[in-house]
Formats: sequence, C-alpha cells, structure tokens
Amino acid sequence: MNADNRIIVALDVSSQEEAIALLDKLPQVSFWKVGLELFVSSGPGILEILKQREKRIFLDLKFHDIPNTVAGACRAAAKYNVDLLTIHSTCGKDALKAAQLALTEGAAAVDKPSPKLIAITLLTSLNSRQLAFDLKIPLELPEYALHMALLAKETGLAGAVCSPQEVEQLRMSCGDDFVLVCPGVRPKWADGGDQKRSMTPKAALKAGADYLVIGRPITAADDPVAAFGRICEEIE
Ligand SMILES: O=C(O)c1cc(=O)[nH]c(=O)n1[C@@H]1O[C@H](COP(=O)(O)O)[C@@H](O)[C@H]1O
Repeated sequence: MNADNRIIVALDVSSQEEAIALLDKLPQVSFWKVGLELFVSSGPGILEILKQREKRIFLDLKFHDIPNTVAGACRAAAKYNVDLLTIHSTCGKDALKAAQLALTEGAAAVDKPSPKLIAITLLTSLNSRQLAFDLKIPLELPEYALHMALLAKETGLAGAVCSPQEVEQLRMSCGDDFVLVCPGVRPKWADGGDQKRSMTPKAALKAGADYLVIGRPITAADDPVAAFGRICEEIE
C-alpha cells in the first residue's frame, strides 16, 4: 500500500458544505473519517457522497453503552457499508461481543461486507497523570492500553485505535492481522492541540501503525493541499 493510502483524514467540520469543500480541495485523499461532529451536525448524507466519490470511510461514532444498545447501533450502522467503525473497549466484553455479532448479522442482512469494528483503547488526549488521578486506573498507561486492545482481540474485533506511543507494543502482542489505527499524529511543524500522546507520522508508521488519523494539521492548515503533500513526502 502506498504511504499516502495509509493516511485517514478526519473530516471534523460542522456542516456537509464544509465537508464537501474539503473533499473538493483534497481529491488525492482516499480515506476519510466521519466523526461525531459531522455526523451529529449533518447526518449520514455525507457517507453517500463519499461512496459516490469511491472513498474509503472510517465511521468514528465511538459507541459506548450496554450490550443491547451497542448491538442495535452496530446493526443499524452496517447498512452504511463503511470500512471501519469504532466502539470503546471500556464497554466490556459482553458489549464488544454483542456489537461484533450484530454488525456481522446486520451486514449480511443487507448483503454488504461487514465493516471492521475497532476498539478505542485509551483516548490520545489523556496522559498517564490523568489516567491515574482522574480515572483512578491503577495500571501504567502502556499496560492499560495493551489490556484494552487484548480485550478487543479476544472478543473477536478486527483491531484497535491507539496512540502511536503504544503501537509498537500492541503490534507485538496482537499480531500482524490486528488492524491498528493511530490518531494523535503530529508532524514536527504542526500544533499539538489537545493531543497528549503524539508522534510524527513517519515514526508512527515505523512503530507499526496500519493507518494514521490526521485532522487539523491538514484540514486547519492555511494550505491543506500543501500540508497533506508535505506529510506524504515525510513518510515516503
Ligand atoms: O477514534 C479516533 O479516531 C480518535 C481516538 C483517539 O484516541 N484520539 C483521537 O484524536 N481520535 C480522533 O482522531 C482525530 C484527530 O484529529 P486531530 O487531532 O485534528 O489530528 C479526531 O477526529 C479524533 O476524534
């Protein structure tokens, strides 16, 4: 796979019009992420637009609920025929299992391939201090992230979302077939913003990420085309 096919650009805007403007500006991007801001603002229409343009789609709705509810949400999401879908590992094993089963059944019911369900391990906006003092988790951060990834793997999920700082360890423990998606990616020249566990795109890929999720360093740049091009050059 070309290095630039491994970049998923986050469409974190608040209207379909803004999203389409970014799609028009960046036709070279092949994989887009639709997250909570855009989906809640404008609904599923954008998914159809991305499909018409033959783009791959990461539908990042980060489900987090009881088994019956996440299963229902996954069954409904299966009809969108996206490539990746997210759920929080902290839902627990029963909910992860129910979600995976419902997604597979939902996709079969509409005769579409099943999206890959991937689990959030620990949000990249959190650091070890917050894990210990705010969330009161009595584990070292890398150990916690690995535990959450293994929970997803043992439950039959296709992969996990993790920070690039943990991806090497997760790759070693979860194997090559487990899809590892890394947000919290920052080129040296970009603002860190609210991301706490970052690495550069090149270092994240070298550490074992399958895909990088990058938003603001591209979409909020003065020149998004130049920013995307610069990142592709840096990782080639
Ligand atoms: O699931 C995600 O994609 C995600 C998980 C995570 O732990 N951290 C994280 O930043 N994300 C998403 O990745 C994107 C990162 O955007 P930027 O910080 O602008 O590059 C946002 O859309 C986040 O919702």
